[in-house]
Amino acid sequence: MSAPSPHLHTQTPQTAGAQLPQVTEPRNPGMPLDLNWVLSAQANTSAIERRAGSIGARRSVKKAYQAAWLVKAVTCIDLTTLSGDDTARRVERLCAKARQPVAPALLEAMGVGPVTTGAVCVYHEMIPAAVAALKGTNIPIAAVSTGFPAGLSPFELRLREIEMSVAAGATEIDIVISRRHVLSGNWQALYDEMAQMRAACGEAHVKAILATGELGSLRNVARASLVCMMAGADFIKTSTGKESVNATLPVSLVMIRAIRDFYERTGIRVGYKPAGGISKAKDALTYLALIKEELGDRWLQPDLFRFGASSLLGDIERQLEHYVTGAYSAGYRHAAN
Ligand SMILES: O=C[C@H](O)COP(=O)(O)O
Repeated sequence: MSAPSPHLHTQTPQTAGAQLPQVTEPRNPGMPLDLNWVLSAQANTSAIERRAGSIGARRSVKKAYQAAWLVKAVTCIDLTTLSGDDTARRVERLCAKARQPVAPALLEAMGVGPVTTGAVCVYHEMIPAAVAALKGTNIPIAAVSTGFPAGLSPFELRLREIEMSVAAGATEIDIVISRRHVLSGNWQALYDEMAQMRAACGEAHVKAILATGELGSLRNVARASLVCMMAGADFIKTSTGKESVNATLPVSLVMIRAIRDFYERTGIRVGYKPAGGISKAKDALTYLALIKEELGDRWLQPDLFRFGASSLLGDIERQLEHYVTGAYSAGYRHAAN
């Protein structure tokens, strides 16, 4: 077992949750497309894989520190259901979990006040159910619009879908980019598309889903990240959860470095959302360590970091219960999502 990382040993459960001051980053206003900058972005695959491989292996936090980071992770989850058979009832259950993601008795035992997830994330048609179920809370509703997950419906319809989702009550819109613009190196088309989608969002924050598993190379991921940020994305997000390869550490490293580069050159902080296939508490800790090391503590707040996940919360609850009680409860005692 590797030694606990001192870098993560800076929080107790009491400081990890809702007691942290709520901060909200100003929105990314965007900037003109800078093709020289975009084309200068490269990705050294072997160096990236080496660095990504070193994160999970070196980062192991235990006991109270681990519990603190897991509570932090909960506050950064976009609790998601994106299934063809979604119903209002399922969304109501999801929202009930978002309101109270960890059993009050566990939080009390850790000395932590109430926490919520970062947001809930649903399809457009499920927004009204989420609005009703989250009434009286500040939990944002994120909607996947723009012909999710392929993003191949007519462009005008995709823009209209955004407007309809915002009108229905979504305050965050997760858009999907046209992968073909990246695969053909048409950066102007990607920029224009992203800028128009951002404009259609109005006051709602926009997360740009790159669908990195379909972009062909890490260099394309780096360039697409920059173009979306130049066009005003508030967050960049790895995946829809529907590609055959979703969030990975190498892809995350590339996107995080693009965010850092963008911040160093413009002073604007863009958020990061790994999504798809993140279902284990251990993986959540690895992502948090990566963010802390590469971007720093400021990015470890829900306004700049989210997990897109449908089944991560269950495993985190299991680990927190183990921390408090010393035993794992049977799987049937935990919610399915
Ligand atoms: O954006 C969120 C993802 O669709 C969730 O993916 P997941 O179901 O693999 O956790």
